[in-house]
Amino acid sequence: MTQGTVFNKEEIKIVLFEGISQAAVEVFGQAGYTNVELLPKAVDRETLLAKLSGAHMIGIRSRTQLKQEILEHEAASRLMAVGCFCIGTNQVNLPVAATRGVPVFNAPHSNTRSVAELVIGHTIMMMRKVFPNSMAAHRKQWNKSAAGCYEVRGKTIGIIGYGHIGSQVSVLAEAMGMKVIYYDVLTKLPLGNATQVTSMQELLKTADVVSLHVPATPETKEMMGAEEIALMREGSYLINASRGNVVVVDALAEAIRSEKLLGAAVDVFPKEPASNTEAFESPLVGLESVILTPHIGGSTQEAQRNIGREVAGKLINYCTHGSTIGAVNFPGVNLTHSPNTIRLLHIHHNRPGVLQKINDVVGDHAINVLGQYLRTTEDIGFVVLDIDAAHGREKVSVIRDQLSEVPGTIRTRKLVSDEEGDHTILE
Ligand SMILES: NC(=O)C1=CN([C@@H]2O[C@H](COP(=O)(O)OP(=O)(O)OC[C@H]3O[C@@H](n4cnc5c(N)ncnc54)[C@H](O)[C@@H]3O)[C@@H](O)[C@H]2O)C=CC1
Ligand SMILES: O=C(O)CCC(=O)C(=O)O
Repeated sequence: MTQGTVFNKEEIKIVLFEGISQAAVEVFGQAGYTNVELLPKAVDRETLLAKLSGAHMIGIRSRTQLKQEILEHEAASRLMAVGCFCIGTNQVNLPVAATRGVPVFNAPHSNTRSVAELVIGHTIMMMRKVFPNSMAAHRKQWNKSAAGCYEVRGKTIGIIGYGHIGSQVSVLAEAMGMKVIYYDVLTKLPLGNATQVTSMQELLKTADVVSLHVPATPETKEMMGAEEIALMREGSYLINASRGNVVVVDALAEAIRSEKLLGAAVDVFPKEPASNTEAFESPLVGLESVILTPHIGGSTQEAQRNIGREVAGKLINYCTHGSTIGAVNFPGVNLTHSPNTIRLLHIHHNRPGVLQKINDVVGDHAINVLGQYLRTTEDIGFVVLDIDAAHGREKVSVIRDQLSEVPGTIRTRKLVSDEEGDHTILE
């Protein structure tokens, strides 16, 4: 019998890594989730496993790698949901998380303006050689010169990936008088006077500044290599604030050394230090026309506060109501509070016959089903059953046990909602 253990909200263990905003803790607290540990930075594997042990939900940013080995480790057996307090979710093995019944949530919008602003800052700083001149001034050298310095006005910025960030860069760049062209695998609505071009090659040959805003996917891996850089205009500039492995860094370093490119600004790297105490190594180190920033595109107070609120809210909705809206690896079911209901969640491998078996189990009991929801992805099925607590209370545990035995079941959860509040029962 898998009766499960009752956890009240204050017993749900939540661990937040990597200096996630205090705003998240406040949002959890307001919803009754007070068992929250906030760690200031990313941790090594052993500490990660120790902290995972017994945790129901965790929050990470881009440094913590949740690989298959970690997700399948005994220490992660209670893990119910993961919050990526950022946009990118490539640090998590999403299919493995899904087949463990663990939805992964992120914040797709909250730091996009911060990234776009940094890119605009990078563009001007790079084209005016601000950093080399500033560093020289710090060494008491006075380099007053216009050589190799340009206005951005009238120049063409080529944006690769016209999504939430790329399109905001577009608006800001145009406001400074830049011409905007963009390339995207999808047809995207041009904002202002921006123009979509039909190939990346065309963009590379035309733009004075190329800015990358694509997600990390197999298709975007090393999409800017020596060949692509060779297509760029002589004396142009490259900005990468997307993901480190989108650019072949050795090829970029070579293009800077040969002065094919006048400058570059890079915020993300194929190998980033796991903490602020680890040394940063890159072939770009020492090339003074390259602006190097330590993956701070989204690191503003505003972005972190908004992300904290957004992702904490999604984790709360999942834990309290079973709602998977906003999960990046899970079927999306939008659920809210349903008074005097016992809610059963059934997460299963998406294969023919599972729903039939679930309905057979339910049909064998005289209960009143108030609502039934089904959503699937290619691999995962998610069924939610709202059972009238007035008649079904005694039978639900038996039903849950029987549902747990349906072939293909990954995980079940029971959420009891009554006048005393919400309780969560985990496997
Ligand atoms: N530096 C930093 O701190 C941050 C970096 N990022 C990175 O920026 C990326 C983009 O973020 P958003 O704009 O919010 O994502 P988004 O999903 O809104 O936009 C990405 C765009 O890229 C396009 N795209 C995908 N594959 C492509 C390809 N092969 N060629 C051309 N276009 C392609 C998509 O169609 C989409 O329009 C994130 O995935 C993340 O990796 C995000 C936030 C902070
Ligand atoms: O702030 C972070 O840790 C990561 C920002 C980022 O790259 C993202 O949101 O995808």
